Amino acid sequence: MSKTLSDTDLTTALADLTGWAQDGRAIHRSFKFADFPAAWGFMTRVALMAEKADHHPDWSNSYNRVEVALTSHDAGGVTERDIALAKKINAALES
Ligand SMILES: C[C@H](O)[C@H](O)[C@H]1CNC2=NC(N)=NC(=O)C2=N1
Repeated sequence: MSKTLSDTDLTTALADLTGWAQDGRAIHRSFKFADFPAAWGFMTRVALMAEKADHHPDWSNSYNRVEVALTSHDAGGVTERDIALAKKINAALES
């Protein structure tokens, strides 16, 4: 289990992560796509990378919108694993 980030480290990490903000013990980003297939395609890519990393988002989908929250359940807050997945998710937007 990795350790939760300090407030300072989290602020520094978020400054580098387009679209993500702290939401309690998680980080959150809203995504909006052209339509449902685009949103679902994005979720499929993220699901595969999450499974590979054994680190999974808390998320929801409504038509062309996807809400994603990342937290490390085992650690009880935001860890480097969440920051790493957020970076990959942002990169998946471009693929
Ligand atoms: C058993 C399994 O490795 C754990 O439940 C993993 C799976 N995915 C996970 N995802 C997230 N976000 N937090 C976890 O603590 C976590 N734990």
